[in-house]
Amino acid sequence: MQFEFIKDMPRVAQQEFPIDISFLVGKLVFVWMIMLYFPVILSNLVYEKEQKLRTIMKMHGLGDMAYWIISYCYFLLLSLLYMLFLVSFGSIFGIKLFRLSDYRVQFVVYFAYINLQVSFAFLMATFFSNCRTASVTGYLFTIGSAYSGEYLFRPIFEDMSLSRSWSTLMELFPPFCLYRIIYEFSPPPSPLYRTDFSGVHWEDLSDHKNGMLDILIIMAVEWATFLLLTFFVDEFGTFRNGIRKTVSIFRSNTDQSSHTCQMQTIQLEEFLPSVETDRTDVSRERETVQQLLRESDSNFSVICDNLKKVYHGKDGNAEKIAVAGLSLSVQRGQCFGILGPNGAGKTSLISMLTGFTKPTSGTAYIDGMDIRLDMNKIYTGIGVCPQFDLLWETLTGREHLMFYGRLKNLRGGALDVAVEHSLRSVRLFDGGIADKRVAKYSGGMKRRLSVAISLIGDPKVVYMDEPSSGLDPASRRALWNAVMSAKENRAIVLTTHSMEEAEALCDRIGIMVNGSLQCIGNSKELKARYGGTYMLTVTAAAGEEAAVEQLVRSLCPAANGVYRISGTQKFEMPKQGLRISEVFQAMERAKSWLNIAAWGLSDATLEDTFIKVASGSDASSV
Ligand SMILES: Nc1ncnc2c1ncn2[C@@H]1O[C@H](COP(=O)(O)OP(=O)(O)OP(=O)(O)O)[C@@H](O)[C@H]1O
Repeated sequence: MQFEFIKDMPRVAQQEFPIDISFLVGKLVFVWMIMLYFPVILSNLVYEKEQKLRTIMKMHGLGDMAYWIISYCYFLLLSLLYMLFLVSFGSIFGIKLFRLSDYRVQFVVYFAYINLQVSFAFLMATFFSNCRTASVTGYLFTIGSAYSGEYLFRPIFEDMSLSRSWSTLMELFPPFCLYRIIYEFSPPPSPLYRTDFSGVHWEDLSDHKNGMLDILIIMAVEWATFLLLTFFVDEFGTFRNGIRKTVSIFRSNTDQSSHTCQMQTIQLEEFLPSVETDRTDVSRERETVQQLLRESDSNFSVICDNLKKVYHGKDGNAEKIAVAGLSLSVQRGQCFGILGPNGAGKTSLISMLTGFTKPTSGTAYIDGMDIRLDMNKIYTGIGVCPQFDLLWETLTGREHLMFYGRLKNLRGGALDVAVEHSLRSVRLFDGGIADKRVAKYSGGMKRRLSVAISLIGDPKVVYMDEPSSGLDPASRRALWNAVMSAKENRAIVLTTHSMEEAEALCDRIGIMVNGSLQCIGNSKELKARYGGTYMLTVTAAAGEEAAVEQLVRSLCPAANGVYRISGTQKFEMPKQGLRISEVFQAMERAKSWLNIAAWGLSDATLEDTFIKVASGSDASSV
């Protein structure tokens, strides 16, 4: 395409031409000023991704399309206000760049450019995962682009000997479009070249000499292309946003996916610990799940069917089976506690159930919906309190709850009531805490807010990953009360390291070790099944440990040592055949000659059961 092209120089001289700020500071500065909003949008988008805020929003029901539309409108509105501010102040202060051209033309051209800038930032954001890197890159890009406009692009499009196609090609780079706009709106480059230039007017838009029409077309085409590319990368890119995509491959090719699952199942069977078949309670749970899969029962909100997660080994490391074929069912109105040592696979299980990672094989049904196919629908009915607080530092606690409440379709008075109730239930209401920015919250306050977020809007299934970690005793009690009253009409799946919490909150408990359930039942059942013992704790002077052990074995030959820590020893003694009075007498007599500082006899606790189950299965899996 060959364009006739006008340079500044040939413009006809005017009578007077006072030196203008836009001439003094140059076009470069105006390009910077307008592009300044680009790194801001970019870093904001990447921040939401890096902090997994988008993930948590999605888990609370904010669909992809809604997220993109809201974010787009938000950044477009801010960019528009910023441009209005620039043009208004520029005009008031007499800057000819803003004053000479028709405001309607300026509106159309700047509006098109800021749309392009927002869509370009959206596309760029898909390639970054670190906010700081994105921000630095964004600013360097802004500065570099303006300089390139001045020293690379300008000489080319001012060179009459070069074909116009070269500059058109360069205008495909969005900052050069902006440079060209500023160039065309600006008075001539030097007051020495006095011209009759009076800005760009409505009728000039179709004049090929100023290239405005071409730029508008380029910007419109690029805007649509960038948005489409963003959608494509976001939808089909590999888990960039921390959210597994339930891509249509699952829908359209279910047979193939189930075939793949079967293949993986066969390979994984080799890894399943052999103790699995010995655990009658776990086997019974597996049968219940099979029964529920055959005859559905709406009372069961969560059904995990042989769920497996294998992390593939990287950098020469072996693959890791985090969850090894877990079958589990949780009824509505029930709180199910998952206990397990570090690395047992609790978080991996929750991550699969919340769509954060993809199961290697097997699946789970949440209120009848398959996590492989219907995650977007599932998100509308679940609440999540992740292991790490995913909050906006700049918003208040109340604003967080208002936002998530709206996502859960609460409106008006009902929303206000729910938010206040929620804040009170986690002790974040009094003293104006609710209206403080989250940046000023302590770790415990953030945790309580995360729990409140997971419960707002009446979700039918709630996942809580170590909800009370880092809380002081009073806050923990308040949180437990909130969870207790919340579980009435919903299923709660909770992971914890606190036995006290598991006993206080959970109707059923599963102990998980090495990715598989070792036992399942309520705390009384577990203590009775795996307990059936007394626990004897003795603290004696240093060096007397062997003598104490001998004494205990004389009282109960079947006694087992649980641990020995600097003079304190714990023994497990089968109840059968043991006479408590004899133990009392023997320990009192031994107090003086064995230097026993303290001793105690108690029923086995859940913690004892946990230690026994965890260490037993560790041993069996070695
Ligand atoms: N992304 C990953 N890549 C590779 N291995 C992983 C990954 N995430 C977890 N693992 C491994 O999977 C196992 C289970 O981890 P997971 O975080 O699910 O355990 P957990 O029971 O939640 O532990 P904790 O109580 O410490 O939170 C661990 O051995 C862990 O190292």
